[in-house]
Amino acid sequence: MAESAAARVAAYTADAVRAAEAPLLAEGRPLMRWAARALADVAIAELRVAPGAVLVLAGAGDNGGDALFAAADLVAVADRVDVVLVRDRVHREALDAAVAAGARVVSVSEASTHVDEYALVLDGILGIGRLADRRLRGSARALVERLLALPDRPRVVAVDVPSGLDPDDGTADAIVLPADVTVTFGALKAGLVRGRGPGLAGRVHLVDLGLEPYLRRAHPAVTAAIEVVREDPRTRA
Ligand SMILES: NC(=O)C1=CN([C@@H]2O[C@H](COP(=O)(O)OP(=O)(O)OC[C@H]3O[C@@H](n4cnc5c(N)ncnc54)[C@H](O)[C@@H]3O)[C@@H](O)[C@H]2O)[C@@H](O)CC1
Ligand SMILES: [K+]
Repeated sequence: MAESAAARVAAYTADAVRAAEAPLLAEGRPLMRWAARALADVAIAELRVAPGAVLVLAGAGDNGGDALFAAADLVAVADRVDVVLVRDRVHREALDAAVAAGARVVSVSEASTHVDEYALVLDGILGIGRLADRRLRGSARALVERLLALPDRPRVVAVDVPSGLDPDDGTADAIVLPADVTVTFGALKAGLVRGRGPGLAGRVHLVDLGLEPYLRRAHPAVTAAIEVVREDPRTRA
């Protein structure tokens, strides 16, 4: 269920969101499953507008995990779902779920060659993971450069934040894939409403994971008057 709200929305730092997630994860709340379900719903809505093949860019951490779990749900509605592992590590359980559902793991070079064949890209390279340097590197950078160079790009759904955007201050270097839609989990990230965030995020969907009551009590927020569509995956079975 999603209703749009143009009121002022509170945005938080990555550290605040991580602090808010921790107790719920400790209680065993299925945050990643909820996140991936909402992400898949938004991606499916995009596919209905622009049907075709999906390219999933999966990073080494849980951001890639979200994208891969969501990819499993896209197999039924996409012409095909290709997964590129941009790093040597991957969220194992999520990759297994995507492959079991019929997604195909392709090499970076294969994806790079066929990059103009995709209707939709899921940008799950990098999320709010704590990193000194968020600039995309290696295969991730090469693939994003190829996508940026396309005369008409596929639709892009960013997982949590556009990869390479700093989730706190909204700084980013040139090699970041602008998103048509950003599906952000738990709370609006400050970096989405600062610096280059607004220009890179596209439409923002906020996935309610039950973090906000805690965040409101415990963490300072910046407020932003942006349109946010709220998703609540927790209400479904
Ligand atoms: N922890 C939770 O409860 C939840 C986490 N979620 C997801 O978890 C994400 C955070 O996951 P992580 O903390 O694993 O971190 P990320 O998945 O944001 O990425 C960190 C990983 O990227 C790799 N990396 C480092 N530098 C890189 C570079 N320059 N280019 C590309 N990759 C690089 C590192 O190996 C590191 O493991 C969130 O953005 C969100 O998508 C959501 O599922 C909501 C619930
Ligand atoms: K991302």
